[in-house]
Amino acid sequence: MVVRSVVRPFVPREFQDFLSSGIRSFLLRLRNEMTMVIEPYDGYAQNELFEAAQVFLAAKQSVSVRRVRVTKSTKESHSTLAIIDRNQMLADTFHGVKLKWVLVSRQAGSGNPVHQGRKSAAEHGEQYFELTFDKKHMEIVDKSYLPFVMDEAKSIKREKKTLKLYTSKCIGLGPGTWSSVNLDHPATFQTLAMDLELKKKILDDLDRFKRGYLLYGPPGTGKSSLVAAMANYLNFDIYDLELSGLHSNEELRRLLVATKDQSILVVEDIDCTIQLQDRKLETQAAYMNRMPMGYQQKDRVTLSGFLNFIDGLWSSCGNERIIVFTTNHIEKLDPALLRPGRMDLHVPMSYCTSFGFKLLASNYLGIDHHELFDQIESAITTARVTPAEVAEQLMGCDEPEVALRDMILFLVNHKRKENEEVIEEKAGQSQLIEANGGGEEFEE
Ligand SMILES: Nc1ncnc2c1ncn2[C@@H]1O[C@H](COP(=O)(O)OP(=O)(O)OP(=O)(O)O)[C@@H](O)[C@H]1O
Repeated sequence: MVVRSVVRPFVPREFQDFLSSGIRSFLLRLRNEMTMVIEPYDGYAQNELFEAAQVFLAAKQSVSVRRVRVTKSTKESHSTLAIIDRNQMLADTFHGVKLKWVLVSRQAGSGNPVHQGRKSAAEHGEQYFELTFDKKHMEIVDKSYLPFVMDEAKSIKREKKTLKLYTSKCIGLGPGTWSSVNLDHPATFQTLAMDLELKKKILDDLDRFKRGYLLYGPPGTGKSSLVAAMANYLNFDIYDLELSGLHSNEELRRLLVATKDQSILVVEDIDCTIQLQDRKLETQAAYMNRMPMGYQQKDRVTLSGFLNFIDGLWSSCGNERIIVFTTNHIEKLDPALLRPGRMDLHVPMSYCTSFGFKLLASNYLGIDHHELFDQIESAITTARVTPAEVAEQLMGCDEPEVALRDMILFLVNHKRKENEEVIEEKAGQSQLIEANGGGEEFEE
């Protein structure tokens, strides 16, 4: 600290960091101390201990810390003191053992020799933790303190409910990397408009840690909302895997290896991932090349490669992973995905029912009864409107009477359009029959 304050005005920041880290290690050698380095990544996999330390230390206020980072997510009502800032020291004691944490920061490419030749903090984000203690306490730190930090971080996270949404569409971060934002989706099982029995079945399955879910139904029926509700219920992060953005099975493998426990891996619109559809081509190519299925086409992700990795991920990662596929067209899916045992639960997401409407009215207007409800409920059972469309109508106005009258108008117009479409379709069909020389031939 003394050296730092003396040299600070004269010496560039990078050199100050280098000096202080050198002095620190020199002092350690004198004092018989030991330092553990905790980097954010282990190769391509995230180091869970690094994230746990961030959460754990953020919750530990200490008078010895003079600079903290302050953050606030939209979900939180007030700002929170985040992790200790770079090169600050935080002292902790565990069963009488004195420990010192420092978040060390380097400029990108500064090339500390300790980290050369492997994937390290230098390539990933330039920060890592140093945990220093007396050598003789190595065992207690390794066997008791670090597990304690992990457990504490888990329960702090559970309390704070700041979940993460990881996405694989990360332009600029290089292939096979996730980037994350806080998950602030408000959906819960209480606010979801869907069949009550189905809801209960999903909740039971989640409690028993069933692992694979296939959500199918038209756009706007709540597939993404259900995934968010699952994450909020389990307190799990979400990994949104964009398969069509990947170039190889190797890239896919790297992404899957980097996912953490207590997470939901989501592959949205799986029917639209063109490469996955053509299984026949894949079989043919495997045969021609005499290569094992799933590995013969290096420049794209293959269905069998994908399924192999998913099966491997499940078998090696215990019960704290859930995989969700969503599709608007279940009929287009490859049978390999629908095979019994592959997905534990197939969840149909449907157009809005009268029960769904009442729940949405309660969510958005805060009412459970209204004289216009009967009229709307009977209209909604025959109109094919999605919960998203109903939600949009109800959000349009805070005044229940106005919102419900608008809703009736919307349903009437919707029904009229639907009828017109049916008439047009029938007209098109009869023209086709005529063009083909009459109904009988068409029948054949
Ligand atoms: N079942 C539902 N219950 C409550 N709200 C819903 C439901 N379905 C849709 N919504 C509302 O509509 C919005 C859009 O729905 P969502 O994105 O979940 O549908 P989706 O089926 O995933 O659509 P897509 O297939 O286009 O991705 C949600 O943010 C939510 O406000």
